[in-house]
Amino acid sequence: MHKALIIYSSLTGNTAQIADILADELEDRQIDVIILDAMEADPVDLLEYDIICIGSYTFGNDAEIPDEMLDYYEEIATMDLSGKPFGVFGSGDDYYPKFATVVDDFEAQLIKSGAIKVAPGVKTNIAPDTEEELEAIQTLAQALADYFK
Ligand SMILES: Cc1cc2nc3c(=O)[nH]c(=O)nc-3n(C[C@H](O)[C@H](O)[C@H](O)COP(=O)(O)O)c2cc1C
Repeated sequence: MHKALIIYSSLTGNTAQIADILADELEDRQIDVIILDAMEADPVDLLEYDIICIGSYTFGNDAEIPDEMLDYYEEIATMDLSGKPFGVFGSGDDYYPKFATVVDDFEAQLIKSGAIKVAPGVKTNIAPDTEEELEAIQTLAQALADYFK
């Protein structure tokens, strides 16, 4: 069985909900999933897994990387994660001009690490509750599972 690590940060629970749904969708596709709050994990943990998923909300004065994600943001780009498919996700609020842009920031860092983009990053407007948002999570899970077929 392939193993996925989902690391996420969430202040008010919305990104955590995406992480939980993604974990269920991956498990439905016979992937072993470990899901950790960013503060319980360390960037080097990513090396131990076949599939890497990173989730973060977008916050601050200018859509900054949250403090608890800074180590991941900086270190991922210097790590060798080549050959590992990745998924990125996060909650934002489309009231803000930079909607959930931390998802794009992590995608760029993962690409620098050699990890492989298999599906678009998932951005939800607050909670993951529209049909489109839930489908995007399923599409990501399917692409991650298909990578090893
Ligand atoms: C002060 C403040 C700044 C925020 N800035 C942004 C932003 O720049 N872009 C965005 O998409 N959402 C922004 N948000 C909205 C949060 O990303 C949104 O509430 C999200 O659901 C939080 O995710 P979480 O529940 O996982 O913590 C901001 C919220 C607050 C309170």
